[in-house]
Amino acid sequence: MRIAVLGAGAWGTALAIAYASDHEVTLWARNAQQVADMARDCENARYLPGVLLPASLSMTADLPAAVADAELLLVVTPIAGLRPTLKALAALGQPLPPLLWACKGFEAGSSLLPHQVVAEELPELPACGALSGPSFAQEVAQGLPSAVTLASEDADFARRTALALNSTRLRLYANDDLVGVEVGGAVKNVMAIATGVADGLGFGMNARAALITRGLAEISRLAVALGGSSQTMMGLAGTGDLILTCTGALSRNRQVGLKLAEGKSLPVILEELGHVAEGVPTAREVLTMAERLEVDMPITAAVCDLLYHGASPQKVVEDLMGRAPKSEAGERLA
Ligand SMILES: NC(=O)C1=CN([C@@H]2O[C@H](COP(=O)(O)OP(=O)(O)OC[C@H]3O[C@@H](n4cnc5c(N)ncnc54)[C@H](O)[C@@H]3O)[C@@H](O)[C@H]2O)C=CC1
Ligand SMILES: O=C(CO)COP(=O)(O)O
Repeated sequence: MRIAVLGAGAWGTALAIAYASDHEVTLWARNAQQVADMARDCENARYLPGVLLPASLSMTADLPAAVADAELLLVVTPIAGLRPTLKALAALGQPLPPLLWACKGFEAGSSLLPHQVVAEELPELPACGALSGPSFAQEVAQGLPSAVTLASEDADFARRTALALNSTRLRLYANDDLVGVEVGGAVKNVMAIATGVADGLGFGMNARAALITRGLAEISRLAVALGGSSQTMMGLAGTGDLILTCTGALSRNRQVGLKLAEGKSLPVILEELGHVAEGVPTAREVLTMAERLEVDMPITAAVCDLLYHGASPQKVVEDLMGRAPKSEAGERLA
């Protein structure tokens, strides 16, 4: 298949490398200098250092050229880049092939999930869906075994495309619960920040397991309120990605939490990271949605207090632990 990967950060580059062995792949970056550097060095030194770009991978900063013959578009910008990229595609004024996105989050300001942004900007697409699940870019780029979910409301498209993209290194599972898959991918990043804070403060393994489990309960409640299935939360895009991101040292969101626990300020942390940490803008949108839908999300609220209201990590933990006792299903005990 001819695939255009749009966005050449860590994840776009890793997916382009992964698919280049079985498909004709073009990697598009908006920055022409970055493309020239990658072509010269055979490496994406800024976003995915140390991994060789295969000779079969085409690279360009020319969007019309990248899209011209493509049979599948894969948008892999951060969520903040999704709408601008879709607008640029719409401006080409030509029929487009099916499109997948791999960004994880709620759009800042609108609180929309990626599929809602896609529906607004490219309503004429023949088919579309999300790629999500536990998949650190560095590991996928090295060809280590990974499994992810390809979700679309068009179940037939999800199955056909998962079949076409499946490989022995990057296994794909089809799913028709697009909302559940997107909510899982978005909110696990907020939980990874919380877990990083708890680990950074030395709260121990019990606290980590409690955060992950109660985090999953929050994610499930929101997913169901938005029309997703709680079953999806037991899969790769739910529990799978939550465990990976909350515990894996490669997670940028977890690193944000660890650095917050060291007492660093958010601007300094983001500057040091040099990559997107989607949980930071998404936490606020998740809380907005939770309040709108009357879904109880105390860990998300705590992360927002930390990130945006100057609360200390110690105070946030005290507040979380001091809440009224509840049943595991969420009813107050008194
Ligand atoms: N890195 C990873 O392991 C994984 C990342 N993701 C998701 O993929 C998305 C992208 O993440 P990364 O590639 O890791 O981020 P990154 O921080 O490594 O790179 C971001 C890239 O997007 C580009 N970009 C930003 N705004 C853009 C725009 N308007 N148009 C075109 N390009 C734009 C930047 O120039 C940069 O190349 C995020 O939503 C992330 O949550 C999903 C799975 C794994
Ligand atoms: O989504 C990811 C792994 O599935 C990457 O997580 P981070 O953005 O926290 O690095």
